[in-house]
Order: sequence, then C-alpha cells, then structure tokens
Amino acid sequence: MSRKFWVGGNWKMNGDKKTIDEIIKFLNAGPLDPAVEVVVGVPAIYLEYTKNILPPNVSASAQNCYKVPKGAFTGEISPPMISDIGVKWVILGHSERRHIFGENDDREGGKTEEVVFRQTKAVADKVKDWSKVVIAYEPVWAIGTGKTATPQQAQEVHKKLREWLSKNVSDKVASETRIVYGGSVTGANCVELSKEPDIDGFLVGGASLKPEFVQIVNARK
Ligand SMILES: O=C[C@H](O)COP(=O)(O)O
Repeated sequence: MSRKFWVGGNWKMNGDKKTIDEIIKFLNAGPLDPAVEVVVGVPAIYLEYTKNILPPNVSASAQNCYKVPKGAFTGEISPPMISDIGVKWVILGHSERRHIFGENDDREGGKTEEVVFRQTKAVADKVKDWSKVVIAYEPVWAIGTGKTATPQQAQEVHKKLREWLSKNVSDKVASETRIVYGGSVTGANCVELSKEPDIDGFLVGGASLKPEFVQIVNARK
C-alpha cells in the first residue's frame, strides 16, 4: 500500500496572531500538492484561532497534551479538550519535551537504534489504532542546528524502524505507517530526502514559519 506523504509544520513556541495571518497567506497561496497531507502544530493558545482560518487542505495539531481527560494538572491540556475544538492531531513525545530525560548528542555516537527502538516500544505498547499514528524520527543533533541527516542516514534509520514495526507489531502496520523525518529540513534539502523509499514526509520546525514550507510540502512534486 502506498503511504500518503505527510508534512507537518511544528511552529513550537513561535508566532502571534499577526505572524499566523502571514503564514495563512502563504499556505493559501500555495499551491500545496493535493497528494500530501499537511498539518501545522500550533501553540495551544492559538489553536482555535488558527484552525478557523486555515485553508481546508491543512489541519491543525496541538503540540502536546497530558494523558488523562481532566483533573488537577495546572497548565496542561487534555485529548478531549483538543477534540472538543475540532482538532484531530497532537504531537507527542517531541524531544524538546523529553529534555528531562537528559537526551543529548549521544545519538550521533552510535546509540540511534537503541534510543529509537526504546522510544517506539514505549508508544507501541499503548497504540490501539495505528492508522491514526505518524512516527517522526528526529536526530536531536539535527533539530534547529542547520545540520541535517543525509538522505542515506535518515533512510537507514527509517528502514530499521519499519523492520522493528514489522517484527514487533505487524507487517501491515509496518507497511502502512508513515515515518517522517525531522531536523533542519529546508526547501534546499527536502527533495533529496523525499526520494528515499522509507521517508514518508517531514516534521518541520523553523522552516514551517516561512514561505519555503510550501516548497517542502511539494518536495515530491
Ligand atoms: O518538530 C520539528 C523539529 O524539531 C525540527 O525542527 P527544525 O526543523 O527547526 O530543525
């Protein structure tokens, strides 16, 4: 089965209404390849504002949530709250949320597989419906550094991750789940990365705030 190319723009803690209006302008101008699923990760406070003005071919995503529906968790938002405003996506486990676990550039030192498999297992044990999941592989040393994994490096990890899914979940899940790459993706490097067979899209940080995000969405065009 062919996997629909998926491109997410993670705005992180950036933007105000004025900036968001500018982003909406370039998303509207596009044109965005209709064969691509496009999602933008919006700061919680602007989720509803953004959702209401996004072009119909772009979905909004929350950037994090806590695991229970409600309760005494000051400052957190819950999955039902995200759903309640009509938002269907959430980014979970981004490395910027994991710093508490002391991750560092070790991944450049040959620990990639160990870390990637361990993190995937923690999630895989809980997933009930894999059709709702997109996995993002982001080498921490490539995030916001301008240092991108080469297409071959990324492909190697994505392939291993797919093999892991096949072995530990099922062949069906392995062949249907989108595995996207993140880490200094730009208009300049997206085309080469998108040619790799196991790279099913991107999770874009910095460049998702700029008009070049359109180029990234259209990488396979
Ligand atoms: O979620 C996105 C990633 O952390 C990548 O960020 P970046 O494109 O700014 O390197």
